[in-house]
Amino acid sequence: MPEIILSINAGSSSVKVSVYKASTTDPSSRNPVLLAEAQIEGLTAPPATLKYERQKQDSPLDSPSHSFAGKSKEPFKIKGKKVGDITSQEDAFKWILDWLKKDDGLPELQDIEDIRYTCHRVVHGGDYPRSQVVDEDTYHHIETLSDLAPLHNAPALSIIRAVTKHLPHATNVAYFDSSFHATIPPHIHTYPIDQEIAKTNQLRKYGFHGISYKFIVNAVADHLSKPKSSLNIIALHLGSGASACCIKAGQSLDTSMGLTPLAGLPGATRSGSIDPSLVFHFTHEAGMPSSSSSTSMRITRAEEILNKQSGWKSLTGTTDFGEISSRGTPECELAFAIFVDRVLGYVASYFVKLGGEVDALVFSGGIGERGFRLRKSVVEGVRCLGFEIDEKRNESIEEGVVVDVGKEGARFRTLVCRTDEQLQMARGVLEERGRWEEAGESGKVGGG
Ligand SMILES: Nc1ncnc2c1ncn2[C@@H]1O[C@H](COP(=O)(O)OP(=O)(O)O)[C@@H](O)[C@H]1O
Ligand SMILES: CC(=O)OP(=O)(O)O
Ligand SMILES: [Mg+2]
Repeated sequence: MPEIILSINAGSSSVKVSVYKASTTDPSSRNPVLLAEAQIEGLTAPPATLKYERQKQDSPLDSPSHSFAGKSKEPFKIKGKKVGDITSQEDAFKWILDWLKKDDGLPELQDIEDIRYTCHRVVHGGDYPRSQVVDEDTYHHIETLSDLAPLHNAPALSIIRAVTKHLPHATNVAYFDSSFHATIPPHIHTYPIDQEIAKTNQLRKYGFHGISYKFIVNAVADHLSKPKSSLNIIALHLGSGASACCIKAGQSLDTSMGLTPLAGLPGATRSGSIDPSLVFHFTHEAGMPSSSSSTSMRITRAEEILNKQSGWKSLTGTTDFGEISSRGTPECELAFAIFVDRVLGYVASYFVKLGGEVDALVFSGGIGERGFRLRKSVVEGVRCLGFEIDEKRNESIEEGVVVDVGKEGARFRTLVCRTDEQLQMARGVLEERGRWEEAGESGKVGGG
């Protein structure tokens, strides 16, 4: 029986699920075989839509083709299919699970008991330095961190609960966005506030998008044929949530997000960094509980406004940065210019932190990978540092995981990395499963 891994990435505006099987020809291989990828995007800009891609099957199927989605042995692609009124990550996951089970072209999923592992991207993992098999304790610990990642942790937990209900045989493993940043030194992760209170309440910079940054480090090191241990890059993960990361010798030295994913760059509905006193001038109710607080997640009006009612949405009415880049209205041009300005601030700061020894500036995430106008503006903004864009390469980027978009002969390279958080997690499963199996960890939760 094939061992199936479902890799689930609950972002703030999307849910991406990749289906893998462990290699049957080489059981020791750490590279899982991709079977299909499903993504529901636009959760914050309805109607949500499906993108689905099934790979060509590598072995003939026994049953005759009766797939609802094309001939079963053939690869299959669909994009932009409206999926109705889906606005939560949990509903998006359930919809995708149902879709996958119904796809006759995916015989590996006909028997859901073959789904051996489900890995989950959990944004805030507090002090967890590595992935965890989710049992009752881990589940509740992640829940206590929900207030610190109000757009993410609770949705990820709702998916873990759904897996426990619908796929009771699977082992749930949590991969944390924050773990990659465990290497940030104290003078960078410490906030200049009362240290006793900071320690008691664990108030420090954690940083996020770490699963993506780990993938980027591996992929860029491969692309540049450099060992990870000597790789210095400035990486930008620009999606609905956006962050920058200063990576020295393959490790996180600094990142723009902080105690929560609100700090740093603006995002689809997030303000990014602002003067902390601003919110008390915005509303007198800043400290009151928000109406979206629940027993498992308590947030204030201030957090609600800055996380969910700010960013591109508040400036332009849309959260789609593709539209913002092309619409041409004064509001969209202002939003675009704000983003470029804030990104430039981090690139310049990290360039200095790396002492100018930079292997590449790397763009990734939905906007970083698809937003050619943004890449052009950012790279032109740091031309004085030695980065130059190749307009042709930038406008129609080549196939591949890592692609050069910088001008030949420029002092520093500019790359686009098609990041893949799901693949990073699935590789982790193949690397670590021996350890869990030895420890007899079951990954079953009652669901809180
Ligand atoms: N052609 C495009 N140009 C610029 N931005 C785009 C384009 N297409 C999509 N995007 C942006 O990418 C974002 C999604 O990025 P992604 O990293 O997938 O988000 P998430 O944070 O949900 O994981 C969308 O919100 C949209 O703003
Ligand atoms: C941490 C974060 O903001 O993630 P995303 O961009 O997927 O919402
Ligand atoms: Mg994301």
